[in-house]
Parts: sequence; structure tokens; C-alpha cells
Amino acid sequence: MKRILTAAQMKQADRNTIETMGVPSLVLMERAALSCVEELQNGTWDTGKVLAVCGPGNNGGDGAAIARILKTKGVDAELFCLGNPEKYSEGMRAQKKIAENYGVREVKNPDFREYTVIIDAIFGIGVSRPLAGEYRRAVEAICASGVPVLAVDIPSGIHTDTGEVLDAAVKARATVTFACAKPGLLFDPGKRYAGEVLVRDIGIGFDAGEEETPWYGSVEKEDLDRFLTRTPMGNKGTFGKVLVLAGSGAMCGAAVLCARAVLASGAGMVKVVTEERNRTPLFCALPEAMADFWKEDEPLPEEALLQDLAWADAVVAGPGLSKSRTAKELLVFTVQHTEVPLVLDADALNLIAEDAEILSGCRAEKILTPHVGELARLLHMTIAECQRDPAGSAGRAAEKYQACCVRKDSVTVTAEEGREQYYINTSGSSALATAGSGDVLAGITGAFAAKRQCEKNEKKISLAKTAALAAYAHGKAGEAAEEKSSASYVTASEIIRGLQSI
Ligand SMILES: NC(=O)C1=CN([C@@H]2O[C@H](COP(=O)(O)OP(=O)(O)OC[C@H]3O[C@@H](n4cnc5c(N)ncnc54)[C@H](O)[C@@H]3O)[C@@H](O)[C@H]2O)[C@@H](O)CC1
Ligand SMILES: Nc1ncnc2c1ncn2[C@@H]1O[C@H](COP(=O)(O)OP(=O)(O)O)[C@@H](O)[C@H]1O
Ligand SMILES: [K+]
Repeated sequence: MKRILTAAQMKQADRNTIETMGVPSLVLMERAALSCVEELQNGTWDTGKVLAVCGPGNNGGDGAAIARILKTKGVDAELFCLGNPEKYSEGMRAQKKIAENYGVREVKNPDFREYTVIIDAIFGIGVSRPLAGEYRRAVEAICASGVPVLAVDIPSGIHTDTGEVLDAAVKARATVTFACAKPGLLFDPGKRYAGEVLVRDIGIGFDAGEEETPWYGSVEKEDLDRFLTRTPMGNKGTFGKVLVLAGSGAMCGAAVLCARAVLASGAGMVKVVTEERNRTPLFCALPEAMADFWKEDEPLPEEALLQDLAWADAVVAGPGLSKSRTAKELLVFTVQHTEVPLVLDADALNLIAEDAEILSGCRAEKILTPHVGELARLLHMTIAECQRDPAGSAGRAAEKYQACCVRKDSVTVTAEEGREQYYINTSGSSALATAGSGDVLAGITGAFAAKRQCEKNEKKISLAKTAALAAYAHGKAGEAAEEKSSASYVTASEIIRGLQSI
């Protein structure tokens, strides 16, 4: 599990390290600069001629220190400083003076194309408004030069907390960021500007940021491995039983993909409740599944459904379900009679968006897995509004529907109701953008929720973390599938197979 700090939390952590722990600010800056120099000297950068472009704050101070350290190592490194010298931060003023003392040349009107590397040290976590004037011109010229850029802490012009571009931003090959990642380096579009994100320890004390909200974190491979550990004494009944309500007459594939993903994610058993016309294709495609069937415009098989719901450790409802009258009746019946975690996806979400009353009286813990279009419908907002604020929109849905919300997008965010707590997913790629991929995620989420349900209380992680682990596994499975061919050729079935290679 990795903690991610906002700009305010990071500043607090810096302050805590300096004021409470007694580490001088210049020591932190030196360590920050050394970690960037180490990256530049790892053999993958051509350090023939380096330009550090420095802003007026401490990010600029880092840049000046990097140029000076490179110079002492025999590198041809120069400085280009922006902003009014009278407004420099103390750190920037000190570092610029030291760089001068070491003979680092300051250039006034550089041709960026003459350099082999540009250090972007214009703004870090202190950026506070859209870039204009000389800052914007410099950023645009850096981008136009095509020279590889190493960004210090965060690419200049990217909003630290949201990843938004503040009118203009530097596109980096890599970003060395200090202490921990920032949300803006993981959310789009900031993620695409940051390039490879390298988190480096510079000795920051974290305590100050710990209790602050919002809380951001990301799950890691070790968290997934720990969660998936199986007891050798277990059996198919103790690893989780999942009921999948999916597939209308025209959408058998969604039920098959979802149920197959359930079994491929460690659940012991799966039972599918689907429309009668899917009977033969379902059993042909997935002999491992049990099933019950309903018929369009006929009464629901309520007795069988009640038994199925009592059997399950988790329920997934929605993939390919359709919005027919009978599908809605099935959803309402399920919501009213489910007591185990309930994963609501696709058409279940579309039905709920049209009639929020469907959820009234629901006793189950819920996980909603909307893509941004479905989220916009659930919140009665525009897609653009939901895209602008990834964490906030996920949190709003979690509050509105008293659920855990997995907001699916190029960067998936999981929010928990009742707390400003967000998991930012770090796995996956455009390989996941393929028909049926969401059905696979719903299946993985159902399997994980069922496994959690079978854990003893003291070992239980939160439902939101469980959902975040599912999104992480889905992304890793997509990456594994992509490795075998390329993102364009990956299908949902291959994402399921990819689960075996995580
Ligand atoms: N001692 C510390 O606090 C440490 C700070 N570090 C570095 O310092 C950075 C944070 O430093 P600061 O808080 O000084 O912030 P920044 O250096 O990111 O920038 C803040 C300065 O830029 C100005 N500014 C912000 N947005 C602007 C805009 N759009 N146009 C024009 N001017 C703008 C502000 O008025 C302020 O003068 C970190 O990102 C990191 O690189 C590291 O050296 C680690 C230690
Ligand atoms: N560009 C992308 N990068 C990473 N993940 C993506 C990208 N586009 C889509 N995804 C992921 O792919 C999945 C698509 O789900 P969804 O839209 O519900 O698919 P479907 O309805 O076809 O089953 C989501 O998990 C989403 O996060
Ligand atoms: K920067």
C-alpha cells in the first residue's frame, strides 16, 4: 500500500521535517537534487549539455542545486532562471548563489534545442495558478524543442492534486518526485505529462500528513498477493461463492465473461442467473458454471432466486442484463433480498440512474462500478464534469448511493462512502478499452468481495480496498495480455487469461 500526498499534505510533511525533526531545508533540497542527479547519471540520459530551468520557488532551488552538482561532476550544466529575483524563495536565493560560486553559467535567452537534457524546475507543488507570460513561453519552448526533460517533483504546470494542465505544462520523459507520489502524477492528464514517475526518499517525516483528509493511496502487487493467499485446508465452498445476474437474451457473452472472470480470480464456485435463451450457449462456453434461468415477461423464479441469494457470498448484478421490465424486477428483487456484498455494474447502474428508489431498503454493502458515462448518469452531471474531478465525482456517487464507487476510466479511482478516502489505480493501459472488459472487472470484483466475505473478521480488509485490489488485478491482467501482442489486439477473454500471469 502506498500513500499519496496532496500539495497541502506534502507541505505540512516538509514543515514537520524541518521544524519538528530539525532537518535544515537546504539538507532536504540537497538530497532532492542528489536523487535527480543519480537518475540523470544512470546511463540512459545524454548529459552532454544540460540546462536547468528554474522558477522563483524551492523547486527552482532544486534545479540550481542539480546544475551545481552536475558541474562538480564535470558535466556542462547551465542555469536559466525565471521570475523576479526579489521574489525568490530563500532556498532558491541560496542555491542560485552557491551555483554561481561553483561557476555555473547563467544564460539569459537560451535556445533550448542546443541542450541534450532540460531540467524542469520551474514550479513544483507550489504552483498556484495558470501559467502565463515568461513561464508559459518557457514551457512552450521546452515542449517545442523536443529535448528530453527530467521534471523535478512534478512537471511544471500540472496541478498537484488533480493532474489538470494549468493552461500549459512541461511534457517530461521522467519525473523524480520526493517522498511519495502526488495525485496529479497519477491522474490524467498529469500522468501523461510526467512520463516515468520515480519516487525518491529524501528523509521527509510523514506524521503531519497522516491524519489529514482527503486520504489517497494506491494498492500494490504485495497487497494483491497477500489478499489472494489461500489456506491449504480450504475448499471450493470456503474460497467464495459468487452469484452472477447477467445476460439478457441478446447478451449471453456478458454473463459468460463475468462468470469466467469470477472463477479465474480465485472464487470456488459461480452460479449464473440469466435469461432462458442463454441456457445452451452458457453451458457450452462455461461448463464450470451452475445456472438458473428467468424468462422475459414471465414471473420471476422467486423460490430459486431466494435459495441462490442465500447460497452466495457475494452477488454481481448488471452485465448485459438489459433494462427490460423483467430485468428491472429481477434487480429490485435481488437488491431487496441480498445480505452479502452486492456489485452493481452496467445495466443495473443504468436502471438505478433512472430510478434511485431501486436501492431503497437495500441491506447489503454495495460496490458500484460505473464507467464515466454511467457515473454521469448516476450523478445527473455531464461526462466532462465527472472527468474534471476524478476523486470528487467518485466520492459524490459513493455518498449519494451509500456505496463504494469504482469510477472506471483510463485511471480508475475507488471511493468509499462516509470518508474522504480514495484509491488511485496504477495498473492497466488502453488494452483494457475493449468490449466486455467491464464485465471482467465486475467478475473479479465479485470474486474478491466473496473471498473477503469468507475471511475471519480480524483479517478482513475494507470493502473499498477489496474493490481497489480488483481494479488493480484487472489492470495487471490487461498489461499481461498486452505483453503477448499489443494493446490493439487484446480482447476481454485475453484479459481473463492474463490473470494467470500477474
Ligand atoms: N524545504 C522544502 O520545503 C523542500 C522543497 N522542495 C522543493 O520545493 C518545491 C516546493 O517549493 P515552493 O513551495 O517554493 O513552490 P514552487 O517552487 O513550486 O513555486 C512556488 C513559487 O512560484 C510562484 N508561483 C506559483 N504558481 C505560479 C504561476 N502560475 N505563475 C507565476 N508564479 C507562480 C509562487 O508565488 C511561489 O513564489 C517542491 O516541489 C520541491 O521541488 C524540495 O527541495 C524538498 C524540500
Ligand atoms: N485508456 C484506458 N486505459 C486504462 N484502462 C482503461 C482505458 N479505457 C478503459 N479502461 C478500463 O477498461 C474497462 C472498461 O469497462 P467498461 O467501459 O465497463 O467496458 P464494457 O462495457 O465494454 O465491458 C474499465 O475498467 C476501464 O477502467
Ligand atoms: K517541476
